[in-house]
Amino acid sequence: MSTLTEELANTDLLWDVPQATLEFLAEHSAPRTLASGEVLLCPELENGHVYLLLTGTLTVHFGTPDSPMIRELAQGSSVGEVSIIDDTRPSAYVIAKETCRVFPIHRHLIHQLLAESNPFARNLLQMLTRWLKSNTQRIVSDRMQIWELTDQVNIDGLTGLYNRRWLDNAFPRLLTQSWKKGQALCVLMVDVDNFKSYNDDNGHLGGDRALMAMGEVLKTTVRPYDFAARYGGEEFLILLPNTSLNEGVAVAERIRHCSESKAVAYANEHSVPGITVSTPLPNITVSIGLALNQSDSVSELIAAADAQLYRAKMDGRNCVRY
Ligand SMILES: Nc1nc2c(ncn2[C@@H]2O[C@H](COP(=O)(O)OP(=O)(O)OP(=O)(O)O)[C@@H](O)[C@H]2O)c(=O)[nH]1
Repeated sequence: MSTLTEELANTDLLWDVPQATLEFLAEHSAPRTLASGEVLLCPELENGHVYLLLTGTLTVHFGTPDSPMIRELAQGSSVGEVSIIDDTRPSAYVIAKETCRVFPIHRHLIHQLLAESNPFARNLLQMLTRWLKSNTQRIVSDRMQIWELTDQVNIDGLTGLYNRRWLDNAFPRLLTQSWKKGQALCVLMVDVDNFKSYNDDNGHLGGDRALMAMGEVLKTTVRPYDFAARYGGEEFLILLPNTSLNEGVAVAERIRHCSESKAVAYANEHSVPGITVSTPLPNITVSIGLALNQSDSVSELIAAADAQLYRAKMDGRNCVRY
C-alpha cells in the first residue's frame, strides 16, 4: 500500500472504501500543499472539489475571512462536500491555519463514487448528519444565549423585576392593545414610604435589601398575566391588563399589606463559626396610586396614577388612592 492510499484510507470520507477505489483516486488526483493563511474555499468563487485534509488544520469563518473562526477542521476531515452536492458556492471561508496538505476530489469523481461505492455514500451521509447536528446544537445554544441576554437587558439587577427599559417598550404596546380591544388597563404606582430616612437609618445596603424584599413581594402578589417593573429608585409600576378598578384596588391592597408584613433580611452575618445569622431590618410600607386607562396615552395614564400616589402620600402614607 502506498503512503498516499494509506493517508486516503484514514480520512472520514474514504474510511472502509475498497483499496481499488483508493488507488483509482490516487491515480486521478494529487495532494496540494497550502501555505499558512491560504484561502482554500470562499463564497466568491465556484468550488469544483471536495478536499480531504491529509495533514494540518483548517479554520472556517462566516462573513469575512478575518471574522472569528466558527469551526476548526482536523486531519482526516473534509470540506467542500455541501457546495458540491447542492451545486452552490461555498457558504464560508476555509483557511489553512498552518501548512496543510489537502487531496482534491473532483465533482465528477464524487458523483461517480456516490453511484458506485456504498461505503463512500454511507461515510458522506454520516458526515453530513454530524455537520447538521453540530449546526443545530450551535443554533440552539446561540438562541439560549440570546434569550439570556434579552432577559439581562430587560431585568433590573437588584429586584429581579422588569426594568425601565422593558417598561418603555412594553407599556405603549400593552396600552394600545387594551385600547383597541376596549379593555381596561389598570396601573398601580407603588412608592416606598420615607425611604430616604430608611436609607439614613439602615445604610444604603439596608435600603437595597428593602428594595429586594419589595421585588419579592411584587413578584408573588401579582397574577401571572400582570407585569411588575421597577420604574426608578424606590418606585414601581404594576400593569394589570383587562382589570377593573375594583380588581385593581384589591391587588393594590394585597401589595400594600404584604409589603408592611414582609421581613427585610439584612446581609448574612457569621456570629458563631458554622452558623449563619440574618439580622432583620425594619419593615417598610408603601403608598399606591391607581389609575385606569382613559386613552392610549402612556404619559396621561402615568400622570393620573402619579396624582393618586401624591394623594396617598398626603393622606399619611401606607394607603391606596384611586
Ligand atoms: N438603597 C437605595 N436607595 C435608593 C435607590 N434608589 C433610590 N434610592 C433612595 O431613595 C430615596 C427616595 O427618597 P425621596 O424621593 O425623598 O422619598 P421618600 O424619602 O421615600 O419620601 P416619600 O416618598 O415622600 O415617602 C433617596 O434617598 C434615594 O437615594 C436604590 O437603588 N437603593
